[in-house]
Amino acid sequence: MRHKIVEFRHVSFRYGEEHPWVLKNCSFAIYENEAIAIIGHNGSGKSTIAKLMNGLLFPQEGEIVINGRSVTQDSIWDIRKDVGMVFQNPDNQFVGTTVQDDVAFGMENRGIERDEMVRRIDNTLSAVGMQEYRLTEPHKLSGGQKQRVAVASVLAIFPQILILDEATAMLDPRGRTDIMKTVTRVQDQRHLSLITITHDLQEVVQAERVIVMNEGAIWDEAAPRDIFAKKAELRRIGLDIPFVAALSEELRKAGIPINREALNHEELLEELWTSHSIM
Ligand SMILES: Nc1ncnc2c1ncn2[C@@H]1O[C@H](COP(=O)(O)OP(=O)(O)OP(=O)(O)O)[C@@H](O)[C@H]1O
Repeated sequence: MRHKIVEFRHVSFRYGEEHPWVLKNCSFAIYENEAIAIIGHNGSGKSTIAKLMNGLLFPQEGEIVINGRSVTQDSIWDIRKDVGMVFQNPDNQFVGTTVQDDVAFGMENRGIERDEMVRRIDNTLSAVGMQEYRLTEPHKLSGGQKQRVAVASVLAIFPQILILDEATAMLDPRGRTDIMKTVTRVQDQRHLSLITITHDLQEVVQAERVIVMNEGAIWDEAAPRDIFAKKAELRRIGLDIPFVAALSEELRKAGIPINREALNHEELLEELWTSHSIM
């Protein structure tokens, strides 16, 4: 049984009494080393969940427990050692004049001693393939490189949980794939829990489990294959489905038997070969 690293217990949240409830009685758990995707229509509460996880916001009702600790005003500095977040716009995340200053910044804030900082800068910049840009000014980097540095800055804190909130949204397809490969590798090496908030369906199908938000409530949580089997319902709550899943649906309608829900081209081809040999 895996260790529970994040737990939302009956959490409700709104941005002030004059505002509507954004989250309504949400309960879910995320486990050690698990890769989770959180999806949902615009405004369904995904980013709010991320901000509640590291004490940028606090719920009016319910409790959030991170690595065994309740998130409160008193615990946020410890919580933030465990939870690293990377946001959509890399330009808003830079504070240093060079890449290495930037990675150092979060560690300085947490009182990590100098020799250890140097080791971690080396280690995390290599992990994201940005070692040779150590002395570069961040504004001279491409969008994808900036996001790698943002990931390195967060990893230098040695978090147990890494949250990517639309972190690849401004990148081209190659940039997205590169960042996700890097992050997945580091996740394996360090046994991190990875929480990806995304509209990118390629990223969603790579998760172990998907949490689907709808109007501030958990609509469903299951493996990507089971989630994307519910095509009509997903469309009804304003969500898209992966191209391969939509194609499988059309093929089925045309009378071609496709039994297993395919999540990528290889799986669909396999299904087609199987059904071809049956026919
Ligand atoms: N600072 C704020 N003050 C008031 N309302 C807010 C604030 N931030 C977000 N909201 C509202 O809370 C709701 C949930 O927003 P949130 O950003 O969590 O949604 P989301 O699912 O991440 O959306 P998106 O996919 O568009 O990023 C929205 O209706 C939004 O307008």
